[in-house]
Amino acid sequence: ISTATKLANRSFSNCMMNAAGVWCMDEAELTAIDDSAAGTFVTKSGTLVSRPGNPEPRYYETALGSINSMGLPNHGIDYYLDVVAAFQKKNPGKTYFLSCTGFSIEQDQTLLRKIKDSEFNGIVELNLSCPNVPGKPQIGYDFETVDQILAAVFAEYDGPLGVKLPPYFDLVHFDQMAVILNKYPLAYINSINSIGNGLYIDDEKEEVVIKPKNGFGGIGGEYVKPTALANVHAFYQRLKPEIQIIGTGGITSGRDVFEHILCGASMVQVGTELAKEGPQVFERLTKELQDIMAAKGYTTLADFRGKLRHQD
Ligand SMILES: O=C(O)c1[nH]c(=O)[nH]c(=O)c1Cl
Repeated sequence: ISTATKLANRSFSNCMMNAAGVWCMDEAELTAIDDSAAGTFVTKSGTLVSRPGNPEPRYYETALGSINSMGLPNHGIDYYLDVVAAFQKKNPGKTYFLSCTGFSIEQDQTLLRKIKDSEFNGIVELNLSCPNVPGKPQIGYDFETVDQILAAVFAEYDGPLGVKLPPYFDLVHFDQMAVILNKYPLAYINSINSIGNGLYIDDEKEEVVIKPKNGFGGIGGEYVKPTALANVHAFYQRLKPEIQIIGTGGITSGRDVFEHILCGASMVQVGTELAKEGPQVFERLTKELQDIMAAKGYTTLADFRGKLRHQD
């Protein structure tokens, strides 16, 4: 029974990996994912210059998930290019993901020029969905800007590249986004990022639990699985087959991985559950998925990918 997969014509020994932002801030955290049962890793979204991020506390774990307003803290794209180059030397033939995000189209183009001129030979994940930079809107909800960014990006970069999208909640938005995405040679789309600007309250203290933005932050974990599955399946139904899908959101068990793949995902990313459990979570999820596949008589992900039945 194999949980291996392919994405952008690269092979991965396992279909699971970390979600950008979780356990991927520095070389030590990336080493832990690289040495785990995960098929690969993605770096924290790198910006042109390093950022301290928002004031703490900016991450809070709840029984059902998490809330965060990190504010894009990262060591800068040059740091991640250097670190990933070292992993590429250590494990030639392994494909890594590099996440990045700019604060303007020009910055996105500069980022991709840097990446093109570097030794990086993996897959780029352009983050269009950070909900936590005060004063900055969610790019992914501005369809016109997404179209302009993708046009600029693909004029600049010809390596494998995908985009991290925010959750959408309206079928017409899926239609409109799919029309835009289908215009470009995207390797994949990654749905979903956290559900932006939720609010979690400590009833004892009658207070919010994170400091930035009066306590508003991106929601992850069990809260978001139905939305994540809907976004994966909606885009699976609408995108041209060349654009694959990475499913992210609400994965706490092998069953959740199974459901994301049934909805059409080729790979899955784990965020909140990885933050709670640590990199050994990938061993547990892999075993649980294999048990489900065995019980159903499946031997590969292709046996059930995208085969979610609709009621006639
Ligand atoms: O606050 C963050 O750093 C952050 N937090 C998220 O939940 N998603 C993102 O894409 C980012 Cl960039």
